Amino acid sequence: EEQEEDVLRELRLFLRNVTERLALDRRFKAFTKPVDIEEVPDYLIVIKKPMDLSTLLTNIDEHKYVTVSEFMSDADLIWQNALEYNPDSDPMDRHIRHRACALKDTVRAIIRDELDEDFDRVCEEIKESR
Ligand SMILES: CC(=O)c1csc(NC(=O)C2C[NH2+]C2)n1
Repeated sequence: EEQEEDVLRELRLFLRNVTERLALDRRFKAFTKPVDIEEVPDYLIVIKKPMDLSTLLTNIDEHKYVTVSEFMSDADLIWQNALEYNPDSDPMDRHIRHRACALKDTVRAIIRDELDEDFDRVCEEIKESR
């Protein structure tokens, strides 16, 4: 009903705000756009579910997420993929893994500090009812 659409509209506003703040953080520049397959041809052989911050924003606008948990599953793909694609000891791999871990910690800290648990529960109830 109308109240449910108001809740989901507020969820999208919250998720857009979180995602845009991440995309502005210079540490996360490598995660802002899909990996360019011309530049990194083996990427899709290794990484089965690519994800990036611009795709998160598109998903939000396409109403893909009804709960924060669904958003977090896609947001987690970004740093998980980076750890998987960059496993080596060479400095470049270590550098992007450090940034991937910073992304993981930053997303979790924002959600812990800024998501109201009662609001989250309402979203979860809407999801179960559909
Ligand atoms: C987004 C992401 O995880 C990414 C983009 S380039 C890259 N890794 C490299 O370019 C090389 C350093 N060892 C491979 N990882």
